[in-house]
Amino acid sequence: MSYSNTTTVQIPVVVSGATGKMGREIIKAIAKAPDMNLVGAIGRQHLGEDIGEVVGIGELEIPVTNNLEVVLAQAAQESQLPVMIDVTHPSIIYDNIRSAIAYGVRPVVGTTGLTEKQIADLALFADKASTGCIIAPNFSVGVILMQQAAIAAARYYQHVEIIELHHNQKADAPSGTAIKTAQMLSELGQAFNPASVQEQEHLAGARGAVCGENIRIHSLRLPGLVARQEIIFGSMGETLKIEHNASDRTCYMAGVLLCVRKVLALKSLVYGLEKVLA
Ligand SMILES: NC(=O)C1=CN([C@@H]2O[C@H](COP(=O)(O)OP(=O)(O)OC[C@H]3O[C@@H](n4cnc5c(N)ncnc54)[C@H](OP(=O)(O)O)[C@@H]3O)[C@@H](O)[C@H]2O)C=CC1
Ligand SMILES: O=C(O)C1=N[C@H](C(=O)O)C[C@H](O)C1
Repeated sequence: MSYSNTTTVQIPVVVSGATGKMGREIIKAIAKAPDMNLVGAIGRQHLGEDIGEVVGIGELEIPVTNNLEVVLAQAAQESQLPVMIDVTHPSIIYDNIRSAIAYGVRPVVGTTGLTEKQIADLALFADKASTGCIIAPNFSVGVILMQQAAIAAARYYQHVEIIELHHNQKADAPSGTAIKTAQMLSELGQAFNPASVQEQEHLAGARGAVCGENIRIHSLRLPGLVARQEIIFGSMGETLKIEHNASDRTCYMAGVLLCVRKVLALKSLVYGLEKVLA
């Protein structure tokens, strides 16, 4: 068992995607958290180098490795329940989550791009293993407040569209946050965007992608952006725009740490930070 100076029991944490943009911030946040102990850093760059040196905070005595299975097996030997935070890529996230659960390591997943079917499969897998897992398409509390404001506004509007704007290194479109927002609105059981005219799309994609209850999502990718989302409602003579703007990835860290603490008490998969915000 590992103890900090104040003898707080520490949660062993593995970070997968540790050398990426989110991973680097998460390593810094874990290093500062008194109740967490970094036990593994998975990446493809800087193999063998100390992850603390890589992210510029000094030695942490954890070398970067690309062997997730070995790190999960080691984490499973810790006397406290271990957690894997994953911020990697849509192409590997499904397998990473299954591997973590198989080793009894609790996944906290920021990686977006999982399909509804994959999430449903993973929920079954977590249930069978009685293992907590959190998939949070967005770790920012501000984003959850934006979604809740949209749910409140939807009661008064039939028409809504979503615009999401991200940096041009993003692999998936639309963003996980935009999909989750459209799903949350769709769960209200309301019919959105009744057609008012027979529409013709002269260029494919001009009207965006349709998600859930006929809600359109438009995705922009530009250098200079971090992450922004606008939910725009319209009715006779007015529009209402609810917007969240992430200017720095530190905005996600409070949510990441909260999920690490909350996942330990769960026995199944939850999808969305809002489900664990007390
Ligand atoms: N939930 C949330 O609040 C947030 C979620 N995200 C999501 O987190 C994920 C990561 O975002 P970001 O940090 O910006 O992305 P980056 O590309 O900066 O980092 C991704 C990391 O995963 C690694 N990786 C990518 N593909 C593979 C692969 N096939 N096998 C092994 N490792 C791989 C990368 O390695 P390498 O450097 O070698 O490519 C890198 O270390 C995305 O899905 C993004 O949407 C992002 C921000 C907030
Ligand atoms: O790739 C990103 O950067 C982000 N991805 C998440 C998403 O797809 O919603 C969260 C946030 O928007 C940043």
